[in-house]
Amino acid sequence: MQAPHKEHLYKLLVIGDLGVGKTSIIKRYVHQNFSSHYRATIGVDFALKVLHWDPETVVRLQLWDIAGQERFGNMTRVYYREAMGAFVVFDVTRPATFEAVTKWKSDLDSKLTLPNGKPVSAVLLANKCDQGKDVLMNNGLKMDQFCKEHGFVGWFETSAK
Ligand SMILES: Nc1nc2c(ncn2[C@@H]2O[C@H](COP(=O)(O)OP(=O)(O)OP(=O)(O)O)[C@@H](O)[C@H]2O)c(=O)[nH]1
Repeated sequence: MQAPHKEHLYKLLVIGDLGVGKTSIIKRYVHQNFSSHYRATIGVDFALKVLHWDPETVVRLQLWDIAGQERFGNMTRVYYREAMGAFVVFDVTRPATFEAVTKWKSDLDSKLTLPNGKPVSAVLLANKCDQGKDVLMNNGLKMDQFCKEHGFVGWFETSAK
């Protein structure tokens, strides 16, 4: 097989409050597994997802799993540097984590802009949708409106389970 000609490396952030499932979403995406055991991330963790985009192109996604407790620290500026996009995660079973979404988004926008001066693309993830608490999710239109108002490119219901 011929070696790919093009390689792209993108740094993506995964942020959101404590225990919303950031590490679990990454684990599911990169390693296809899930653990119900909770171990808080300290600082930041990394994972790499390699996508064979087409026969000539390899895309490497460097996923930065930032600890929920970092919103109260000063390190996020350092972690955010040179990211191309972000996932902001909340837990559908805990409304307070949804309220924190706007705080994470403004932390992101105040500390990071793309070289062209625009904010980085951010996607909102409504995680733990397997828990059946779809109070927010029954309201797709409201979520669309929320994304528009707060500058998210879109939102998805997710489950890492
Ligand atoms: N039912 C269910 N549980 C989940 C899901 N995602 C994560 N969990 C559980 O929620 C807990 C927290 O998950 P983590 O992935 O560690 O959360 P985190 O956002 O990385 O937490 P911090 O590192 O503290 O910021 C763990 O017990 C997970 O097993 C999900 O989609 N469904």
